[in-house]
Amino acid sequence: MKLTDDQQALVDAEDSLFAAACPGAGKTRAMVARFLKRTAEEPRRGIALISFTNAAVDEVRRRCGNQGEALRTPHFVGTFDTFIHRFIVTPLYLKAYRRKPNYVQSWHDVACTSFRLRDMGRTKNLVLKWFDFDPDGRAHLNLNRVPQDFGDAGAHRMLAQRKQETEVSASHIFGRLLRAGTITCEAARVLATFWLGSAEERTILEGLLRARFAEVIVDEAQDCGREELGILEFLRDCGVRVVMVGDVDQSIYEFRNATPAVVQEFAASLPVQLALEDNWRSSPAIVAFNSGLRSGQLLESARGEHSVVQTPVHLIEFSALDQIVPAALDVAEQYKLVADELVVLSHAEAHGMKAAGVVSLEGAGSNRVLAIANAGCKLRSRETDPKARKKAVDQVQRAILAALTVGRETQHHSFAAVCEEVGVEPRWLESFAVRLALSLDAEGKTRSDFAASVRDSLKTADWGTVLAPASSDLGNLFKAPSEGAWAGVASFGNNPSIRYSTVHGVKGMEFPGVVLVLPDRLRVDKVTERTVLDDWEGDHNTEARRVLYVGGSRAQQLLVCAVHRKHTDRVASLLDAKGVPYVKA
Ligand SMILES: Nc1ncnc2c1ncn2[C@@H]1O[C@H](COP(=O)(O)OP(=O)(O)OP(=O)(O)O)[C@@H](O)[C@H]1O
Repeated sequence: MKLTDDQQALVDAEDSLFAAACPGAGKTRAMVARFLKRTAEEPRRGIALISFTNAAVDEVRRRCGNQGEALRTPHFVGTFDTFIHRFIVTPLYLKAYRRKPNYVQSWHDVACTSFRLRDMGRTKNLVLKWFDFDPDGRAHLNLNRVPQDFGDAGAHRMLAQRKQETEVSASHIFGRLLRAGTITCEAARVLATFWLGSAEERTILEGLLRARFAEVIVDEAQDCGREELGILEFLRDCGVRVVMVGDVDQSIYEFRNATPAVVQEFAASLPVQLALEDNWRSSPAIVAFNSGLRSGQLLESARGEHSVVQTPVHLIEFSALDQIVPAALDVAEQYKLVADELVVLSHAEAHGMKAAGVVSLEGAGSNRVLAIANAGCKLRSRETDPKARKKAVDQVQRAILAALTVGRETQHHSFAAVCEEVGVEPRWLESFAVRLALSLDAEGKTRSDFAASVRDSLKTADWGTVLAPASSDLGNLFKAPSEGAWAGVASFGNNPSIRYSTVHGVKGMEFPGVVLVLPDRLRVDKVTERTVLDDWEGDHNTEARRVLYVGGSRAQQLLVCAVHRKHTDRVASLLDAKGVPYVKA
């Protein structure tokens, strides 16, 4: 397929640039074409193509196909996190601490990042991911990230009052982790920003980066937070060309400090500005829906094979989530689409899950027996995607590690470091976890029978060279789950009739049909006190509104808005006002 003139302009530009691209603009294709051209042109220095997710990186690698040279040093195709680790933090950490840091994905991977204050009463633990950190390591609690189930209204008030106290504890933990060499992606960003603020470290990095890279190309540039933008600014100052491609309306990572306004400001400072306004993915009605939600300046039009599809957006009303799928399948059938071609999307996972008839394990807490029962079902089901599979196996590995580290101080260490400390080979642990989960079937068992069989298996297991856990500890660690949590086990194995995902989980993807769910209780932003519909009506450019835009714009032929009956009138008026062709079922 030939590139369009706009896509070609992105490939050929000879200076730093920002290309604003509408959904389905074919930016991945254009960026890969540029990457291949530039890697062939540059004799000595590297070209970096940076994305935000591993899935996007894999897609780029796949599209580079047989052009293996482009994927070898000095070039780089990887995530922004890997770029920061490899080219910024590792060299400077080595210099400062004389050893290599140990990177972990998130705070969740390190035990001590969940903590309590004195006299907190009946609340859940505080976790580090609710905090932002200054470059000097000072913590700031972001109350918007505290989930509702932290505690009752009193507990939330208490937290707001004791904000400072929580921040002192969080700053301490952060410092201890840093000294232990345990660095999460977030901490790496904080460190990078800190070091970029020092003239001495800047000089060291400048030498390294200037010699290594001629150009960095950033995919999904709207997801850059302040830290990434600081790094790009630094690269530009080092004489490295910066090529950014993105859609500021698809910025849905504000929790990572990615705000469209700061990206726009940086983007505007780049010498070349391009716009890709042809949507090759969607039908005209879906393009109209996108335009009705967009805050930016792009004038999107349908250009691809679906530009001839006349299907309007469908608005369906529900009062219970389980009514959505049957109604959506009915609509889909009118257009000869089958269940496999649809995906149910929601902001919060629970809504899509419930609509698709899947029982959630959330709320099951950290019961280890339940984690093993869940992993068994997930591993046996052919429907489980690799991410869910990994998550389930991870939980079992953690349960086993807990049994192997009773009485040890493992709090400040990552999963990998704990394995090393107790002499467990991570691969062995993984296969042990998989075998354990597969050897036990929860179906038809009572919760106490199943818990007993877990303990028996662990007692009689072949632990190889690893020191087996004491039987006396197993009773404490592997207790039967609560009755309520166990009741959910019965439905673990039920395969949903239709796929579902959060909107965040389908970024960059496309589907013939999308069912976008607006539930009964819409999220109320703690700061603005507005819901997504207030934002849309009042023309406020907020993340909640952009989440709708990203969700809807995944659809190629059919977009069904499944809206709780409380809100259908408002949504209908909005679609009218924005000129979106739609029908209400
Ligand atoms: N020049 C073109 N001619 C025909 N089809 C194209 C062209 N460019 C892209 N496409 C098709 O349009 C669809 C969308 O492309 P792609 O997924 O690269 O978009 P995107 O810009 O990354 O979208 P988003 O930002 O919404 O995730 C793909 O199916 C792709 O094959």
